Amino acid sequence: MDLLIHSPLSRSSPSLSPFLFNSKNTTLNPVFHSLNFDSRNFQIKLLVSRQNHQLIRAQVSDQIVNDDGFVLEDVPHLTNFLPDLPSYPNPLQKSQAYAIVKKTFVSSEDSVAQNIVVQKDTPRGVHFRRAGPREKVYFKSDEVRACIVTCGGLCPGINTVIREIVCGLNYMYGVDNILGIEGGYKGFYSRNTTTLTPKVVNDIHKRGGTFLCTSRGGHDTNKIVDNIQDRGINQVYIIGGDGTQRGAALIYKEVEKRGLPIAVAGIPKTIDNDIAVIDKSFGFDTAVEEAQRAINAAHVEAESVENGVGIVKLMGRYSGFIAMFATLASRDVDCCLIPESPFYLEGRGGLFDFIEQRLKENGHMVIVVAEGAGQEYVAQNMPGVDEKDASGNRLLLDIGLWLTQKIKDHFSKVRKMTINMKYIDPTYMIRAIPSNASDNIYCTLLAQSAVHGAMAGYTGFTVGPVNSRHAYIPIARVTEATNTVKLTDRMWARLLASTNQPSFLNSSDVLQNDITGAINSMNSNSI
Ligand SMILES: Nc1ncnc2c1ncn2[C@@H]1O[C@H](COP(=O)(O)OP(=O)(O)OP(=O)(O)O)[C@@H](O)[C@H]1O
Ligand SMILES: O=P(O)(O)OC[C@H]1O[C@](O)(CO)[C@@H](O)[C@@H]1O
Ligand SMILES: [Mg+2]
Repeated sequence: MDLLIHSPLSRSSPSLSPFLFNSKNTTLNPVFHSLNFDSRNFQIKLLVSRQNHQLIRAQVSDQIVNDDGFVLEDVPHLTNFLPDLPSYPNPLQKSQAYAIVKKTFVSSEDSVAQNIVVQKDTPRGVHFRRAGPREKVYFKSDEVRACIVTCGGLCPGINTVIREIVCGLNYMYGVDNILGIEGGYKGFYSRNTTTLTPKVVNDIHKRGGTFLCTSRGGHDTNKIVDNIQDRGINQVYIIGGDGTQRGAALIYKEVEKRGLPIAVAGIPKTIDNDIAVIDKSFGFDTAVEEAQRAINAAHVEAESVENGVGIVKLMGRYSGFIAMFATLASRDVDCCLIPESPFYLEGRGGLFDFIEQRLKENGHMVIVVAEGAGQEYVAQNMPGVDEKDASGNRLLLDIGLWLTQKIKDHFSKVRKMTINMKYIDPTYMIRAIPSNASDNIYCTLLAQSAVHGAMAGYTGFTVGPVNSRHAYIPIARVTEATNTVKLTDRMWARLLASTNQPSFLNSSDVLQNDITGAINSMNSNSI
């Protein structure tokens, strides 16, 4: 086999081109081989026909594996499919802001470790390319035509990210041609664009929501890329959750297929903190802080009456992070229910028992329930209801109202006890607010990292902090698994220890969760 391989050290972006010999055959057998090159070990995927054992395709993966078990999960670069793309000195060299910075540019050797708790003899493990400005850029500033789009649900801080992309492009790289795509993915082909300048976005970080509006559904890859091409856009910044990032990966793939010099950068956004690999998502801290107001209110109401039971429903479709962290922060919560942890109502060790016990001890109690918790119970009362939103996400049944009613019925009808129920549903209030100070700083770093990455010619990447260091992460790594609360991790144990609530689990449940959790957590960090 005659492979032409670029040295990873020969340019600032060491990711390697896929070598396509024949991609028509569909019955392929992937075989992995290793190749030593420049004292590094690359993985080569050989795709061989099952019928005649002929080599169909050989592909050098974006993983670089060293002898000491160092793995670099690299992101694509425009030169992977446009090897002759010219590069230019980074204008930051002359920037006042970076004039006295010791090391203005991130070295192509810098990487961020996914796991930082290691044992002496274990392999060095998975790393991601460190985010930041590179010595060379692959765009001339006056030739950049960038666009920004926001998709999916709201989240505190979206406007800060928009603002900082615009200001970062303009102040750091002298780019003044930036378009806002309105109304999410479908806005590419159904709405007019808006011109974004530092002046236009100056104040938007003080507002909640998204200055560009958002939507679900409507991702049509071809129509979107046609539109990007027609408008002469060459940098696409896509802010959104897991669904949005999947859409971004498709856009990047289509751009690559058409051989276009367009950088596609994803900025992960999710109030649920359900995106894998990154430490946590922006706006999450703000949402947890806002949730305290609802929990406080529930607590004040519940403790001011006889047998007061306060229930607060918080967001979290499949991941109970908001509920878990809001509970840990508050100290007023007696019980936290999340989608990852099954619970039951009746019998010994059940929720009803626990409520009665806390009412006897304290005269009141507060429950925080994540919206995705106990869906299977609510579904039993509402058979046949299975609605989806425009993006295909299952619409959740209302666990808050269901739980409120069940508790009321149990105490009035079965226990003949009078309880005072106070149900608070602040669902949208915690995500419709502007981001707090620390999220604003986080958003600024995300935006600037995305800008540096796109200017440096990286594409098909998501940016985010991994163990507090910002990194460029292949999009597939953040979409292939959902970040969920691991019941077997210490954080959930900390919560149980803090509330002293029942775990509602027996050992076989824990084992099952361990297996599922282990699969899910292969790519996710726990906070
Ligand atoms: N698998 C997919 N492929 C292409 N596009 C997708 C995919 N999943 C979702 N999208 C598109 O991404 C956009 C946002 O998706 P979605 O509504 O699921 O929100 P999200 O990005 O996951 O954010 P969040 O869940 O935090 O609200 C929608 O326009 C949707 O059409
Ligand atoms: O904005 P919508 O479409 O009502 O969706 C609400 C959902 O979005 C999320 O906030 C995720 O963005 C979930 O927590 C919630 O279930
Ligand atoms: Mg989502």
